[in-house]
Amino acid sequence: MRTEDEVLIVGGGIMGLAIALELKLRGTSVTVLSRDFRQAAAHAAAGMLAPQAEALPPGPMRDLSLQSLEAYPEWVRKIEDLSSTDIGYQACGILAPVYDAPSDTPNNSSTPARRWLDQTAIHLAQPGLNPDILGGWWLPEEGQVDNRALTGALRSAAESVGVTIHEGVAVTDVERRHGKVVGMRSPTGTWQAQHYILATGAWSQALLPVPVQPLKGQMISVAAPMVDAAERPLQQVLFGPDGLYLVPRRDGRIIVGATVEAVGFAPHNTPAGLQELLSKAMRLFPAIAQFPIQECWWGFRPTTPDQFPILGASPYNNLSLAIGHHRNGILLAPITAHLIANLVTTHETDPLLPHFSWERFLSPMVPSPATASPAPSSYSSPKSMSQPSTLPSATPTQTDLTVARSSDRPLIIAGQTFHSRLMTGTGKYDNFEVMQQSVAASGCEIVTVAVRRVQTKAPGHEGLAEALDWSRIWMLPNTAGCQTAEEAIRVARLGREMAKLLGQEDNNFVKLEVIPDTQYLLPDPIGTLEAAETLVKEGFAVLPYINADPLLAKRLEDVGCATVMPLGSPIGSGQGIRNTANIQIIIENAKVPVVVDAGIGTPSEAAQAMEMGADALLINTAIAKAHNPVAMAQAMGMATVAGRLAYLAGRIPVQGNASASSPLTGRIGKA
Ligand SMILES: Cc1cc2nc3c(=O)[nH]c(=O)nc-3n(C[C@H](O)[C@H](O)[C@H](O)COP(=O)(O)OP(=O)(O)OC[C@H]3O[C@@H](n4cnc5c(N)ncnc54)[C@H](O)[C@@H]3O)c2cc1C
Ligand SMILES: CC(=O)[C@@H](O)[C@H](O)COP(=O)(O)O
Repeated sequence: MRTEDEVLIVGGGIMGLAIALELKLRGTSVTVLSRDFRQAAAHAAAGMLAPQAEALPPGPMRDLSLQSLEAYPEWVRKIEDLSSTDIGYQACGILAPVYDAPSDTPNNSSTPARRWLDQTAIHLAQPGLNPDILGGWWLPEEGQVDNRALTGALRSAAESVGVTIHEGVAVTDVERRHGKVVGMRSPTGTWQAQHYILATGAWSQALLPVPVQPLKGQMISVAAPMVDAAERPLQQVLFGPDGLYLVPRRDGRIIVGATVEAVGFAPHNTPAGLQELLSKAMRLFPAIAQFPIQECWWGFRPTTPDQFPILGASPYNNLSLAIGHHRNGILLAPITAHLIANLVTTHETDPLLPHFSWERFLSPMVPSPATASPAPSSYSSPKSMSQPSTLPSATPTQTDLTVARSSDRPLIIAGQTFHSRLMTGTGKYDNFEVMQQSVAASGCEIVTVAVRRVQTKAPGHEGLAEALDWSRIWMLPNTAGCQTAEEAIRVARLGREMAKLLGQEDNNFVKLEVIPDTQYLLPDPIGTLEAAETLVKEGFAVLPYINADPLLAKRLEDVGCATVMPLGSPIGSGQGIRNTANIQIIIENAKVPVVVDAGIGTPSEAAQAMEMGADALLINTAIAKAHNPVAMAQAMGMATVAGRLAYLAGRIPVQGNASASSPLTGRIGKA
């Protein structure tokens, strides 16, 4: 399905609609596809416009927020005029009371404006607060908007100027070719335009591997007594010290928010969530205990690892990103719409935009294949927003790898971002020095370690855990040597402790191996599934080693595994990829990364797996047992990148007949 419009926006929450309106007002034709408006965080939000109350530290994010706050009055006027709707914008100020006196002397001379109110002043400013409140900040420039009214009005305004909005259309895939997006696939067909914008909030990772996770917030509203405006119990937003806020709307509702829960897309209000909200609200403003409850709901904030949005260019030159606005998306809508519309229509990159680039989550450098130092990497921590990193001076090989990798999207496993798609092992090396050099030469960022062998100090494993710099390499503890699900579960727990002891507090990864067969080292599918179910429930990111069985891969994905790791051929056999057809089926159907593991013998086989579309590889024996392991590690690293590039580039179809490379017309001897 081709839209006649120039721009196609996926996601009709506040970002999608705000950008659509802005583009259309600049003369660009726009279509918006949106699955379900009521699931949008924009529908669930409280509508506070609160950069200071949210304690945003000085820096690009605060600058972005203040610019957006400043743009609000004009932006609201435009939307209200176009939609003929009052959207409840109030620059009513926000009061941020505290129970404990601040340690430093509050300083009132600051920009943006804020004023410290002592105990007497704050109780005068807002009668009915908990008597234990000792003072607080008055933030006169902050305020609120009725976010539900706003999004309804944005939609009417956009439609009134000619934006086409298709509600109920869920995009299932971003079709990409040769570094460009060529369409958005949906059950109603593939939608095509010249430029695409992703504004899919907390659901973005279903379409592209961007580090945006849902962060659930539960909310309640109560109805304050209907009295004259001047006598309402709350005149301004209250932003409590424990993150609880009360937002009084003009119609008498008070919005009470919000919990902050990392529970994925778990739906519903819960007793624990509501209790937390109500007890904090009654503590801050006791009168609320008597107001009738009107509504309870929940929503999902789109949250990145540094909690700042991802704005602007993407790895694809005709796709822009406007995602990850976390808890400030209502505030940031006007500035986001302005910056993205500028970028799309004039290719103008505002100086603020680079701070919010997706590239900040990439590893800043690729190791020199020839160096002996452990591989430098940044597997999870984003680069500081205020200190953009520069690439180190590069050898030609480094540059090639860096360019190749940076034109690709990162590999994301269980929310952790990796820039290398090769994982290696630690076993079978002649000595630690060669192992260290090989790991560095491969450029890998993930190294697997056999927990049992390390724990039992098996020959060749004494001191292994200390031999690598785990501040730079992500450890993948594996359950090698376990023959049953029970053993594997026990060893996985030990592995988690091992990672913690070595400084990786947040590492919950486990490579799950349940291998009762000692001759071919083939994994037990039933034991693997059983162990995976238990480990996922215990919060592990499970990477199961399996035979290339597409049905098992799906079952493991369904129980919540972070990847699937089909074997190419038996471990250590060097037989290469012996089950291409099944691996291909797994790749085509998987929604989690597919890591081809075991049996790879040569770089051409590594490249072959990547050309098939595997997301990553795990290679140990072929490197450790090569005549020159360090050189082989480097070759495997390059082959992984080459295979990936080839996959992204798209191979030519295989043809039965030859087709001449030079034109047939104009041949000598022919008329
Ligand atoms: C409880 C809560 C309170 C909040 N309070 C505030 C606040 O007071 N102030 C503030 O500034 N911010 C607040 N926020 C944050 C704000 O709501 C979000 O940052 C903002 O809504 C993000 O806008 P968005 O358009 O990116 O995503 P959303 O508003 O979530 O919209 C995304 C849209 O994309 C659609 N979509 C997703 N995937 C697909 C697909 N594959 N195909 C088609 N459509 C798709 C969804 O159906 C949805 O309609 C709050 C959020 C929550 C959850
Ligand atoms: C180290 C490890 O996890 C291996 O068991 C893995 O399966 C790699 O296999 P190769 O040694 O065949 O590369």
